[in-house]
Amino acid sequence: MVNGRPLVEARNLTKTYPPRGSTAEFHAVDGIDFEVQRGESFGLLGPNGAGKSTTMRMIAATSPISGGSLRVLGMDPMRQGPQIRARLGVVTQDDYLDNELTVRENLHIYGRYFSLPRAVIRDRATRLLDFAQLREKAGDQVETLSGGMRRRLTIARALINEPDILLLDEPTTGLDPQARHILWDRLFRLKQEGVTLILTTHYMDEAEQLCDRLIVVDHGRIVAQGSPRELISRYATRDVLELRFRLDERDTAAEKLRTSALATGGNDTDGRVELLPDRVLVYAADGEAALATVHAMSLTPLTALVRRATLEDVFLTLTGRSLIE
Ligand SMILES: Nc1ncnc2c1ncn2[C@@H]1O[C@H](COP(=O)(O)OP(=O)(O)OP(=O)(O)O)[C@@H](O)[C@H]1O
Repeated sequence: MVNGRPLVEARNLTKTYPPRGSTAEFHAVDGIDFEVQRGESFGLLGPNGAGKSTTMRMIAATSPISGGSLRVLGMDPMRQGPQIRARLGVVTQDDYLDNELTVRENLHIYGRYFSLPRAVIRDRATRLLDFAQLREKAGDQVETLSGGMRRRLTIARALINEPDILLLDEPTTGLDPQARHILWDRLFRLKQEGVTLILTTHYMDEAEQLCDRLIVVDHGRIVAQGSPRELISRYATRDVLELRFRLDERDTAAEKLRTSALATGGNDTDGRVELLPDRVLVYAADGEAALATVHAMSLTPLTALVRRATLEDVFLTLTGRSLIE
């Protein structure tokens, strides 16, 4: 909190882009409200084009807001951009690392950008190289690093000014599963150290792992907000039954499921059937019981899997679309 207030406060925040050619004015962010408290790990989850990066740029005071209000660290990004940027760590989708310099030199240059004394930069760079598990790479040119190492260096660089908030735009996009897990581990550590994180992602597992609270955004609007657990219990059932049918049987099977005893559950979500290109999903409080009902209906799925509901199911329930493209 800044004097008892949240670190970020957005009210009816809007970003419009001017018309281009024959297209009308475009609302990339369309009146959103949210707050981020100190020490929180706050996520913006949504598909490509939802307005997540645009929101991050407004928080980072690198893109002016078009309407509503935004306070960052108690300041106005339109008037106090440099003061805000001095207290933020920003990890954008493009890393802008200097490929020809070494890992350590990249940290030093960034420290000088914040006008930090050389001795402070040296100490912090050493600590951050350890944090990013890049100590052995300190003298290597950046162009020799793997994708995961580059991303860890970018995060280390963003921490050189000991920011009050670390902004991460799609921190693990493009990384392989192992590199993602290493990065999650590092971000989890920052979270435990009490660093306030604001991150965007279109990976529901990432949001579930890292975020205390999140807003689900679609077409520039918030469609839901809460902790991952709250969202799942509000918008999905405990279990999801995933069925794969032969393609020529799939539509008929989905229709039968929709009109079956399964669909008479105690709430709107229980028994809901979603037809995806490769699967039929049945939302059920008790997935095993639902599977028994499917078998009793003489339906013959090629495969059947009972799993716990995830944020992916929340997004599907809210928008009728899958987050995965
Ligand atoms: N400078 C711009 N001029 C016009 N439209 C823009 C501009 N920048 C972004 N947009 C549009 O605004 C919308 C939101 O983009 P934004 O990058 O914020 O989405 P996102 O949720 O971060 O998705 P991604 O993960 O693809 O970055 C998109 O439709 C995008 O094409």
